[in-house]
Amino acid sequence: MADLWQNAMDHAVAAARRAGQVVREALLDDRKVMTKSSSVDLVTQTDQKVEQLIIQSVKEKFPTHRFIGEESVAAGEPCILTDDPTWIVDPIDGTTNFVHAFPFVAVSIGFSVNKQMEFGVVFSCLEDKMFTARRGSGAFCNGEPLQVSGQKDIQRSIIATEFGSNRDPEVVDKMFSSLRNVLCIPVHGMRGAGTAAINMCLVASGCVEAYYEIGMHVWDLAASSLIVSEAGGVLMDVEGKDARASADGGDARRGAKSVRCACVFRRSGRSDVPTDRRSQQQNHR
Ligand SMILES: O=P([O-])([O-])O[C@@H]1[C@@H](O)[C@H](O)[C@@H](O)[C@H](O)[C@@H]1O
Ligand SMILES: [Mg+2]
Ligand SMILES: [Mg+2]
Repeated sequence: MADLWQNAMDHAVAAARRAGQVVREALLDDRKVMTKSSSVDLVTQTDQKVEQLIIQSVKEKFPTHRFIGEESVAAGEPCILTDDPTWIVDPIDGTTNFVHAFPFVAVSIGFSVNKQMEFGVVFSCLEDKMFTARRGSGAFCNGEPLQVSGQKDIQRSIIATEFGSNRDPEVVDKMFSSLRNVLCIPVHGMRGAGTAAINMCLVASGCVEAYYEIGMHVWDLAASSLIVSEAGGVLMDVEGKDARASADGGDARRGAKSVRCACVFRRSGRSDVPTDRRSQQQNHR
C-alpha cells in the first residue's frame, strides 16, 4: 500500500538539507544575534530565514497543512496542535552553538497527523548526519539503522542533559542538584551536545543511554521523539508517564511551555527506581 506521507517525508529531508546549506553558509558571515526571553536565549536572522524557507516550501506543495514553528511562535503565531497534518519546525536547534560555531547544529522537522508523529527528520548539518524516522518503519542515520544502547546498568551509562536558558539562581540550584544526583548514582559520565534534537539522536544511536531536560519546547523534540522511539527508546516525563503525548505536541494545546521534560531511555523493562531519585527515572532493562 502506498505510504500516504512518504512524499511529505521526502520533501522534509530535502528541505532540511537545503536549510543545512544555508546554516553552513551563514557560519562564514557575521551572525546578527538577538535575544528572546532572556539575554542568553539567542536567535539570529538565520533562524528566522531558515524557518520561512522551510514553511514556504511546504505551503507550495501542501497548502492545507498547518505549522508550529519556533520562530513563528516567538513572533506571536499560536502554538496549537490539531488533528490536521502539522509540520513542527525548529529551524536551528542549537542556536547558541551556531552563534559560537560550536559544531552541533540541527535542523529539526517533525510531522504530526491526528496528534501522532508520522515522521521526524533531524539534520545535524555540520556533521552531515541526516537522522530520519517514519512511524512503524525504524530510525536511520544517513540510511543506516539506529538502535538505542543495550546497556542494562545505569552505573555503566552516559547521561545527557542541557541547562536551557533560565539563569534564575533557584532554577540553577535545582539543575545542579539533579546533576549531583545523577553523577552520584554513579554514572560513567554526563554530556550535552547543546541541542535537544542531537542529544536525542545520540540516544537513538546508542551513544548515550538517556537524556533529560526540564523546560524543552515541542519543536525541540517533536522530530527526535519519533527517532528515539523508532530506535527502541522510550520518552517519559519526570513522573515516568509516557511523554510522547507532549512530544507529539499533544500538550502544545496548552502552549509551547507545556513540555516540561522529556527523558528518553532505552525501552524500559521493570524499573524499580529508588524513590529519592524518581525524577531521574533509572531504567532497568
Ligand atoms: O533554542 P534552540 O537552540 O532551538 O533549542 C535549544 C534546545 O535544543 C536545548 O535543549 C535547550 O537547552 C536550549 O535552551 C534551547 O532551547
Ligand atoms: Mg530548539
Ligand atoms: Mg531553535
